[in-house]
Amino acid sequence: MEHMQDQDLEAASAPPQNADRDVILKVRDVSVSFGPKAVLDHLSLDIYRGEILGFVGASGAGKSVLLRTILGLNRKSSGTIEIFGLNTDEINDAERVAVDMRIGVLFQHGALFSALTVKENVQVPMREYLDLPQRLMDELALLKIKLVGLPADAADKYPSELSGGMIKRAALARALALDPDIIFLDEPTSGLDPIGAADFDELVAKMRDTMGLTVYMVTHDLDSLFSVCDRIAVLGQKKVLVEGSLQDMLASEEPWVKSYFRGKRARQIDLTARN
Ligand SMILES: Nc1ncnc2c1ncn2[C@@H]1O[C@H](COP(=O)(O)OP(=O)(O)OP(=O)(O)O)[C@@H](O)[C@H]1O
Repeated sequence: MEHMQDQDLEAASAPPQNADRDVILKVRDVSVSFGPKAVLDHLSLDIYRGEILGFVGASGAGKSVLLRTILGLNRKSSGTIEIFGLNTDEINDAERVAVDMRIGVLFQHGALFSALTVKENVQVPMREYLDLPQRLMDELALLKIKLVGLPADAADKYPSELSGGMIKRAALARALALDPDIIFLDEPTSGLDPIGAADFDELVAKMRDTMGLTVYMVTHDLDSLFSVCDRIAVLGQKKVLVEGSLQDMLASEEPWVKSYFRGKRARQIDLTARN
């Protein structure tokens, strides 16, 4: 201590950034390989309660692999994943079920079961995890359908009868079926027109604000990153290269981050947002 300069003392007494925030998901030193091919190498990442984290990275960088690993669908060769304060390697089956019930997922593809109506799709997690009378499940499903901004008559429609934007909303309704604390969205706005995408982003932001929902959003969508993400993490070279606010991304000199966030398309979006 004696050797510390004034600025060292200041740094030592200042709380680390985000120290007072509740970490809902803690990924530490996670490595994943497929055969000889390493996809993630000692990757670490925190997600705080009530934030929308945008997760970006080049195509093939491993964003979906990380998501699947967090969800326990891929095997990791090292590292730990803590969710809601529980180490996923140490929990028993009952705890795993309890954790799964607090997580909602919207996968990039295969969003809905095509042979089921929207209402039946939303009820899939309820049937899997709860034992409720049909009437109550119908009421709950209709509430979720309304929550995501779908008209009540969408409930009895099949996915093939819906637009792309409505399918995403219906899939979101299913992800929210059990009132999760955190939802994982894998490229939720891909395939939507810009207005549909902006509406979807607005809906997600509203859920963060009204329900305190935590959102982990894998995305390539610069509009989403500029408009609704509270924090951004960039995957590259098998780990999180940079993480922070949009301002941090815009200030980063890391070459991929720089070309992504300060490239021609990003500049146009930034200008539009400022105007
Ligand atoms: N089950 C698997 N077996 C072997 N290799 C896999 C498997 N799953 C993913 N990979 C490889 O891991 C790498 C990362 O894939 P991933 O789908 O996570 O990329 P991504 O960042 O999500 O890309 P995109 O933005 O295009 O969706 C790719 O090279 C992919 O081929």
